[in-house]
Amino acid sequence: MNILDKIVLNKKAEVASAKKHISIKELESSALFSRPTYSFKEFLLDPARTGIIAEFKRRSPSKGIINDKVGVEAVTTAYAAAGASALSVLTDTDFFMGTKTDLFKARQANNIPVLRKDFMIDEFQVIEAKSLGADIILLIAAILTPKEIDTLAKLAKSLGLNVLLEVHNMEELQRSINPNLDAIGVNNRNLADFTVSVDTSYQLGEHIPAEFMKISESAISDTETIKGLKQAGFNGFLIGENFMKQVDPGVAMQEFVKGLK
Ligand SMILES: O=P(O)(O)OC[C@@H](O)[C@@H](O)c1c[nH]c2ccccc12
Repeated sequence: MNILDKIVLNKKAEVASAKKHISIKELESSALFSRPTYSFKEFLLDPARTGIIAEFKRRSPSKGIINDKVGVEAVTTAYAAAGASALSVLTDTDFFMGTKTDLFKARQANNIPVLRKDFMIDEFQVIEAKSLGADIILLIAAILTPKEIDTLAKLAKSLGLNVLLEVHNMEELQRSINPNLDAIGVNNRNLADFTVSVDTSYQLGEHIPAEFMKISESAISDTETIKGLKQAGFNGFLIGENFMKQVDPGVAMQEFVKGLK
């Protein structure tokens, strides 16, 4: 069984257990549930920002611990101050050492869009994402049928959430395109075997219809890569490890951004 299958199996059990502890009614009555959300597209296209979606990630299955010494408020506020167009916060605990509280804290501390980075397989998680303060949810084509994508994306849109679809190959892109998506992200990392190549973005990017924001995800570690991707029409750049592996990820992003000008 590959890692993605393991994560999904684990996630099913996690969601089943979460549902026993809190009802959808309770989630819907939380203070954050009824708030207006930030527009992902607006922040990506804002010329005063960088297009970078800066990620708070303590650990990953491919790298092990990346940084478990830094706090989510300090890092995400520094990312926002450095010009992030959005923040990405891992909420998976078992494989990424993230927590739902991390997302809630990032929301409270910032006024730019926040992405709930998790493996969404159930409508419960979408409602929970809104109640925790997310503005954007991630739907991963590799683990969802087109029907599931449609159901989850429609629910997200009905709650005012933005939807980012992640694809890794042409087949996933073609079968998963859906009018309820806001952005399509090409993951340069193959989640099944962890190999990375930014070429994946160039190959798939030209097949993403113009109505969607185009995002390149993973393995971005220099500003030249971003400049090239911008030329190819990409609007957003999801960066985690390159910042998180530094003692001060916020300062690392600040330094990185200087190279974009
Ligand atoms: O740390 P990187 O290589 O900059 O990658 C960030 C982000 O793209 C990556 O964490 C990611 C992309 N898709 C995911 C899905 C689930 C968890 C994590 C991810």
